[in-house]
Amino acid sequence: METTLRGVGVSHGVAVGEVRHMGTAVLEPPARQIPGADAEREQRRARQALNAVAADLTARGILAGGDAQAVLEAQALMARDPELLADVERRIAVGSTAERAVYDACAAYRDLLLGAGEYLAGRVADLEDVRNRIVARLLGVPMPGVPDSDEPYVLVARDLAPADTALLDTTLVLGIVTEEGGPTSHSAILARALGVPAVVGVPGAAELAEGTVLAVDGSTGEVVVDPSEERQDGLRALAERLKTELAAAKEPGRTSDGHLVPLLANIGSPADVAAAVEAGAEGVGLLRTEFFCLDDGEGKGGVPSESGQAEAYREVLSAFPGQRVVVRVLDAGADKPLGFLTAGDEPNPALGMRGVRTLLRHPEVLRTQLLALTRAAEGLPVHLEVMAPMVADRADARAFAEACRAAGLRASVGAMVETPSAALRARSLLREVEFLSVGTNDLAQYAFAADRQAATLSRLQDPWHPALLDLVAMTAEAARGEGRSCGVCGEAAADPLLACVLTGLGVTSLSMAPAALSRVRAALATCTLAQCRRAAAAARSADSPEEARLAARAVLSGE
Ligand SMILES: C=C(OP(=O)(O)O)C(=O)O
Ligand SMILES: [Mg+2]
Repeated sequence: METTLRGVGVSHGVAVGEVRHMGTAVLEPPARQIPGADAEREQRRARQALNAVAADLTARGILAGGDAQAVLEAQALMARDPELLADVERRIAVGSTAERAVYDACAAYRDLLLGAGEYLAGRVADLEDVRNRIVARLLGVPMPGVPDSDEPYVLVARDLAPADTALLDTTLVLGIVTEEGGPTSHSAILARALGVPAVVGVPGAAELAEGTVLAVDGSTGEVVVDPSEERQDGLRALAERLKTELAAAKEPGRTSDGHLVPLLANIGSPADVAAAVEAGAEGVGLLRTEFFCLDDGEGKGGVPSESGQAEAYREVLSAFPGQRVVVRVLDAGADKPLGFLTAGDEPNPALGMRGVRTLLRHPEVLRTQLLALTRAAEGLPVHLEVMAPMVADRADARAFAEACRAAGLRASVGAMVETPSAALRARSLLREVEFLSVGTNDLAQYAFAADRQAATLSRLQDPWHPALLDLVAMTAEAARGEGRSCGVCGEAAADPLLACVLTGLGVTSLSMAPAALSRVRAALATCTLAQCRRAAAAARSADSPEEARLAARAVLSGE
């Protein structure tokens, strides 16, 4: 008999398939004493394992590209952490085996993260995955991870480690269901990037028996256990139809009555350009540049030279002739720590030195990046736009615009709206910069005082929350009043229904993971601008994200 589990739909589409669980065995090596004479050999083994796992994570990141790369590189940095190695060596020196020392040192590291509060606690799952990999390597057993299957399946896990999600074979993984995780968790972002239907935060998912048939709806968040034959056939047919329709559509984003809403891509490196072009992106709405400053392979990391950056930017810029490419300067800090810029001892990194605040403290880093961008765009017929993350007020916007002028940047200069203060005073930011782009991931985090890394707060990270819609509306209205553009480049833009609502709020472009473009394009094409506006008004008059969704859906489906 059918039963229905409910979670948060984070990556659209439907899938029907059998459960295969992620291999997450926690390997606890026995605690046994080794003779002192073996200590040096064990320390060497431990060092080699830590380095090998770090190198493997970096390599997976390079293969995966984009958002996945930043996440995997952060994990590689954990494996390379000199404090962790020192602790492992200390434990071996007093008689531990290498594997037990790693196990215990990671437990201490974990306690440290948990004790440091929610932000770092969000990284515990990543640390546990790193530990499992190192211990598996030392014990000579297979790495934990994706199940071995020749048949397509629905992947079920407590939570997914980025290292596994990044390289999932999308011809085999029909859908993803996790027991933990919220809408902005790593699993969610990566599932969206892969275009695999996914539902996170499903209580009881980890207990589902292997081989159980599930019907996963990544739009509604419903997971039907043991669906009837009739439902299975209907959903399979729908999945096939959606796939064909979506693959065919490449036109510019517009409502059914012709109101243009350029659909742009969020990318994290030149490696993502092909997917963006393939999906019919009308340009890039967010190039996250943290990628260029990741580890240099020797555990140091740092800003590459002006010419190194210029080369990478040029690769992206030359792929979009005649179109817009919006580059965000480094957003170091909080969820994107960069070792050479981010202090490790901030009590609350999300409210600390991050984004433009960091760059204004390190003007040489900002200047190098701006010079590289100007050099990269030279002679190319591209519309380069450069924006700053985490702008809080007019003074931030002015300081950034001044830095751009001083570097001779030839591009439009903009600000991201990621803090409530920026949304409230959007008009005053536009006295200093030429365009705005709303980062709904951070705007939700700061509007609801809800850490985007904390899975337990997913209710307050929902971009459908009417309070967030109010802030977006306020920003879009200010931009319209000043005759400026106001895009959205947070995850909210990737939700087809919400994309229509954002359009109704007055947002002028939408930027998202390339895999989301076709669905958003198809959704926009089914409604008029007037319907989008009515849906936006209905959503804003609701009192909860759920009500806002239902209200907008009712307007857009003509109920
Ligand atoms: C687009 C955003 O930036 P990031 O997710 O990179 O912080 C955002 O905050 O919405
Ligand atoms: Mg942000």
